[in-house]
Amino acid sequence: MAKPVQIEVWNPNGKYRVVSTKPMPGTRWINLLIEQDCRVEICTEKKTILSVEDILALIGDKCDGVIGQLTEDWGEVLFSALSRAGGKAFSNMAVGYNNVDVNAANKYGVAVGNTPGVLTETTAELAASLSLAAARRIVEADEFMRAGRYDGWLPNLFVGNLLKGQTVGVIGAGRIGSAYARMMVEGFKMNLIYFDLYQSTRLEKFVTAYGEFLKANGEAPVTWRRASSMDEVLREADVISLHPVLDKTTFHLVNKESLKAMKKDAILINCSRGPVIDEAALVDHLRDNPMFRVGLDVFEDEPYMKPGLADMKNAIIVPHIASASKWTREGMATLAALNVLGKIKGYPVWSDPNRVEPFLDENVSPPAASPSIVNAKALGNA
Ligand SMILES: NC(=O)c1ccc[n+]([C@@H]2O[C@H](COP(=O)([O-])OP(=O)(O)OC[C@H]3O[C@@H](n4cnc5c(N)ncnc54)[C@H](O)[C@@H]3O)[C@@H](O)[C@H]2O)c1
Ligand SMILES: O=C(O)[C@H](O)CO
Repeated sequence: MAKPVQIEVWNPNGKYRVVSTKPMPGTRWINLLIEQDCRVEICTEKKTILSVEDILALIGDKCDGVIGQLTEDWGEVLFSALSRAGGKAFSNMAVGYNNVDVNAANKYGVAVGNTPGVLTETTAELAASLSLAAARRIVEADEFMRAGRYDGWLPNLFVGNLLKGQTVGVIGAGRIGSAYARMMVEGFKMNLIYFDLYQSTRLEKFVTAYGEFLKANGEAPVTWRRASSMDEVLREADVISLHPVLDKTTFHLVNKESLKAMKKDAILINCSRGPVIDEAALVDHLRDNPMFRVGLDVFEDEPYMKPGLADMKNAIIVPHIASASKWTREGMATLAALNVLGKIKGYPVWSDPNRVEPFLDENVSPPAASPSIVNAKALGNA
């Protein structure tokens, strides 16, 4: 028997019961649900990561849809329970959905939503921040100041890397990888090398046009190259940022061998998912190569870190905050709520999950559609 969990209820007499496993930023998402006759139940349990049992208790006997989080294990057990409770939809409040067994959702006819686009620039900005912080050793220098160890300017104090003219490598040049690449190329005049399964024509055109602009102004042009293998990027880039999805093909994409292939003083950034890097191998590499630096937003066994990582001066570590700007987090909540609402109301799925802006304008009603349903095709409603 599932144990009860603490909840906050909005619009108790609403016809459709929608559960959110966490309080989410803003109130627009709640209002949009209430306006369409939903009773909204928000789990207010203090513990950060809810277990499958906690979520079963939240789903209960009647539930039309759930908004959940990337920390939760959405598989056979939860989708069968949601389907038994009459549920039609689940949405992650995240673009990544490696915590969701989409096949299980398909089996029970439950739509799975995610929140692309609204977090692209925010996440890329954090990757750029980590790149700069690593290149200029900002965290080490900050700790040094706070420890009262600064006793005057020195020629060799916290010497780092100049980014201008160096090569930025992007693995996974999708929405976020491309946005990050543009920031580093335009902001710091870095050359680009990227690896992706698909060609990123828009990104290539952008770098070409910017290179021409620089040339016309008498500056050295920036360049781009699409690598034919990930190894090419690892060997050639000075700063490498990881932005692929996490799946079987990207698990431990960066491991002992790939770390060895990188320059001794390279910078590695990960704002994708922790298991894309073999974190234990990374700790060894950081220990053996003090000039190598890393900026990590995500970890292999979140919320834990592999032993030794926290002691590494050449690692900058932040707690999975890449999408944490107010506008983005409120937008993610809105998209997740509208994914669920759209399925409940029988709306169609939005035609292009890369263009979700119409759902985010607070001054107009959102389109009558689910912004992004990843298994729409499998469920026969693409
Ligand atoms: N740290 C955070 O808070 C945070 C925030 C947002 C997204 N993310 C992660 O970032 C990922 C990417 O998000 P996005 O919106 O850019 O997705 P996207 O689908 O636009 O981009 C992912 C890219 O990875 C590429 N790819 C897939 N397999 C690959 C492989 N084996 N080698 C190289 N490239 C490969 C795809 O072709 C695609 O271009 C998400 O899936 C999520 O896990 C993390
Ligand atoms: O996948 C995602 O969206 C992130 O990890 C959280 O923003």
